[in-house]
Amino acid sequence: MTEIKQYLDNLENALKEKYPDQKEYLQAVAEFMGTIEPFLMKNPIYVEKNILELLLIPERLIEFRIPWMNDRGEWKVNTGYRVQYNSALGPYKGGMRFHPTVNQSIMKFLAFEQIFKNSLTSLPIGGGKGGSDFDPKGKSDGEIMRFCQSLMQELQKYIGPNTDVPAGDIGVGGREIGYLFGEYKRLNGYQSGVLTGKPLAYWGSLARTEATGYGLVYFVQHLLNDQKETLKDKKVLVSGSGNVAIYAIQKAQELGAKVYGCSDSSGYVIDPDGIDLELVRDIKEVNRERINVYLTQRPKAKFYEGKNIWEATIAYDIALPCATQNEITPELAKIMVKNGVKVVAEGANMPTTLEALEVLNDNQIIYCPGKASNAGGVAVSALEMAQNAQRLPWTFEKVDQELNQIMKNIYETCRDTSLAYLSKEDLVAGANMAGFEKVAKAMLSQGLV
Ligand SMILES: NC(=O)C1=CN([C@@H]2O[C@H](COP(=O)(O)OP(=O)(O)OC[C@H]3O[C@@H](n4cnc5c(N)ncnc54)[C@H](OP(=O)(O)O)[C@@H]3O)[C@@H](O)[C@H]2O)C=CC1
Ligand SMILES: O=C(O)CCC(=O)C(=O)O
Repeated sequence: MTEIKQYLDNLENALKEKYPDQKEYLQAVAEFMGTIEPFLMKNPIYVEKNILELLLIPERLIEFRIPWMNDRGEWKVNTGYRVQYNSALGPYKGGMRFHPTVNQSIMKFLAFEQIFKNSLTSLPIGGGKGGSDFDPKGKSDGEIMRFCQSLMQELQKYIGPNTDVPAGDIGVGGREIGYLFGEYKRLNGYQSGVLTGKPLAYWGSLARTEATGYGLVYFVQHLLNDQKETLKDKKVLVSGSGNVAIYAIQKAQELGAKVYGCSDSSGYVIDPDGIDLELVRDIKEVNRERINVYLTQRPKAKFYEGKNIWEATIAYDIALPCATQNEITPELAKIMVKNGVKVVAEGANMPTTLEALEVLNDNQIIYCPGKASNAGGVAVSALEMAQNAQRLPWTFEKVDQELNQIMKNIYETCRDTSLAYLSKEDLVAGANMAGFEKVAKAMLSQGLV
């Protein structure tokens, strides 16, 4: 074992001892630490200066109480979080997640990944993430509004256009961002750049809603182009049917792919004629219903209740996991391989377990890690910040073109970095090493802070 490997193992073991129950966080750290050694061998200064140990500890972790009243007049309370992980490259930037599973481990893994993702965009944004264990399902508009207002009463103390700029994630879309923005404005005055993913009426960016899903498909397109292939007639399955999934399906279909399935937390749908996206949007975006409603208008489709879409046995080329973390287990990865999948590109954050990743690697499946392939959302958030600072809106075409170029750059950076350090293509290692390099350089030159 090299000295550097020993150093990395020691750091990881110390975290395991300190946070034995934070399994998602430890998983994200393990994935990163497992790939960074070749970079450190050639750049030992970062080991000498112990940058890794500094990087692993969040600059700040805020946990707070969110009291709110439901429609029956009952008092309720949830826990809120904001993890301000690293500001070497700019203000903390990352979404807010509302989901009952939210806890410190999930917040820390998301914020940790966000550091490298944001670095890969080459835009001036540091890494952060936040959210609450509040479950928005089944809540009225009034309940959502009161909850968001109460959350912002506390969060507003810690954010601002030049300090920390939250956005959406699972359970947080335009409606929630609107309520959060309104409350921030009431307390601090109008500051358009304090949140991104805003509705267009008050300085949201065109194409931000589409950005993560479109960016994911652009990433896959650039990867396929490298192999003299295109998306035309490729068979695709997508997990989830939320923001990222919907716009990934839209762009994939526009580029000629056939998308046969999508899902939500109640099960998955396979449509032999291809997914009717307008119907999915009506069900999920407009009516906030369950995905099985799809069958009422598409009788040839099948719904698999309570099942994970990666259990499906159907031939396809490309898997786009766009739901949540750890949705692809090793057992499911084996099914995917049997189905003939060639590319797995992550729209979600860390949807593949480390063991599932091994299965994909053993079978030479091309794997695009979320911190690279889903970076389009946060990249356009940074473009929204630029538009807000300029006080000038850009056209959809301009934002979309920038997004496509950013995804191309990220793909090529990951590819070329892994070729340089490993003499083979490994997008996970490439993403981690290239993402780390910029952050580490900035940390070193900013001194011990
Ligand atoms: N929004 C963005 O810009 C970005 C999002 N991401 C990541 O993409 C993923 C999806 O986010 P987004 O589309 O914004 O969120 P949404 O809330 O819009 O949609 C989430 C989708 O995933 C499904 N889902 C959530 N949890 C589970 C679960 N435990 N099991 C099965 N299905 C589940 C939801 O089903 P149901 O409706 O039943 O809850 C829904 O279809 C997340 O991992 C997020 O971190 C990454 C980069 C940027
Ligand atoms: O747009 C943003 O700031 C955050 C997007 C996000 O949360 C993510 O990339 O996971």
